[in-house]
Amino acid sequence: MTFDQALYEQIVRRNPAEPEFHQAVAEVLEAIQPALHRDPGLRDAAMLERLCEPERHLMFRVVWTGDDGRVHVNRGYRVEFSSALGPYKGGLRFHRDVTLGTVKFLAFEQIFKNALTGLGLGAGKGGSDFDPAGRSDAEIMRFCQSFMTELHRHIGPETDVPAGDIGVGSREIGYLFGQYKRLTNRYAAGTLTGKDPLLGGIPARPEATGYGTVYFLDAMLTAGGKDLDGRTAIVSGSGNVAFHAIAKLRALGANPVTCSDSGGFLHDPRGIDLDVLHELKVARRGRLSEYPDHVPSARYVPGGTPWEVPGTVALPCATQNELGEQDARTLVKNDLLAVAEGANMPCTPAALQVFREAGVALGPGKAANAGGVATSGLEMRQNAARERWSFERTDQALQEIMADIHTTCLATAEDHGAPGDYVTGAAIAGFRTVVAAMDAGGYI
Ligand SMILES: NC(=O)c1ccc[n+]([C@@H]2O[C@H](COP(=O)([O-])OP(=O)(O)OC[C@H]3O[C@@H](n4cnc5c(N)ncnc54)[C@H](O)[C@@H]3O)[C@@H](O)[C@H]2O)c1
Repeated sequence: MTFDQALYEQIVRRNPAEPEFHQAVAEVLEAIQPALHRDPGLRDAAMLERLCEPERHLMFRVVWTGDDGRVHVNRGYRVEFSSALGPYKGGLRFHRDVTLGTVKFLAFEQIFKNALTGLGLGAGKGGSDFDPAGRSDAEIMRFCQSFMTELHRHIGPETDVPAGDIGVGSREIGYLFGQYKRLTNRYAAGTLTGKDPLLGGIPARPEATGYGTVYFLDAMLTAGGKDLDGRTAIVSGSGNVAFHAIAKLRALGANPVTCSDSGGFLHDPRGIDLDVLHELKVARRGRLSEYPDHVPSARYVPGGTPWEVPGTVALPCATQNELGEQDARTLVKNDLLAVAEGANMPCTPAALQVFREAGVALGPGKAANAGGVATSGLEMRQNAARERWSFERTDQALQEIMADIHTTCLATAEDHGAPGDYVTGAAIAGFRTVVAAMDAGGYI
């Protein structure tokens, strides 16, 4: 390995059985090497050790009752990783595979992403191994209320501000917020973001991550003298991020032909029909496999991933490590120009290496999907000022933030001898911002 081997080994030893966290740390330690070479003082005062050690881990039991009267026990997590730049900020994930390591890797990524937004946001992430699939509204509500019964002690507008992630959308945020209000007797709207506008949510927050990913992709293509118009886009996932990425791709003239869920992928050569996708996945919370019943030209491939379908831009928007080395080789063989990571850490290290060697423009999640948390930052601002923003105002601010992040990544990469390398640019820009604040705040 080309980076701080001893530090990395120490982190692996102290955080056993957390491979995703190890992977996220390794990626950052490698990407920031040019900054550490140029300015060895960045290591002073155990800066890297402090950066990689969460300020606080919370783990708690969540007991809830099913509609059939059975009692269930899940585990809740919140990792409050860094408050160097502001209150801890990051989403909650409800998925059966969630472990402490998952939450820790996501919270670690959030440090650099949130720094890039320039909005004064610290970093955290949380969730549970609760599986929402097939659960009734009433069960989801009871679970959320039980989860918040513990979590409410640790959060607040100036402390820690959760939002959504996989399995947590505005319905869950509403139930969580309602319980927070009941327990604290305070209408502190800025405690959670991603709320329904009826509860003080900002318009365009559901759209923000997907739209922002496409704005970032568009900026990368423009920087390379190309554009999105007429391009075939390969998208994975069919949740919040994927849906809105597909919508924005269509609006900007691209043709998104795939999406996926945990059971397989869908290929619609005429372009994904947003109305059908919305009806299946949002309105009915159903399965993607039913899409060809409505659009006969489409096919659903059980067990597959969409990366075998030819296209010139790829947007992995489902989950971590969903795009491996062989997938990357197939995409490159099919003349891929650019990848924008809507999901967090969707490409394996081997896939990243393939893209790097092939000269594919790669927008890392820390930058490309930062539009979601940035818009959450705007929601906090809206709540603090007791304002109501319009959709247009929010979307305009999102576009400006994504353009700024793109410019910062490019300029930082260039300045550190890695022109066009967004992975290096994003990591170093985020790192320098958070390290400067940690330095100013003393040894804590
Ligand atoms: N929601 C946000 O604002 C936000 C912000 C930044 C990053 N992200 C990241 O984007 C990704 C998607 O989040 P989302 O908010 O759209 O969640 P979501 O719950 O709305 O959708 C998740 C999607 O991923 C698919 N999926 C889940 N597990 C899978 C698996 N093992 N294999 C294949 N597909 C799988 C689901 O079928 C679904 O289509 C995650 O990596 C999340 O961390 C989300």
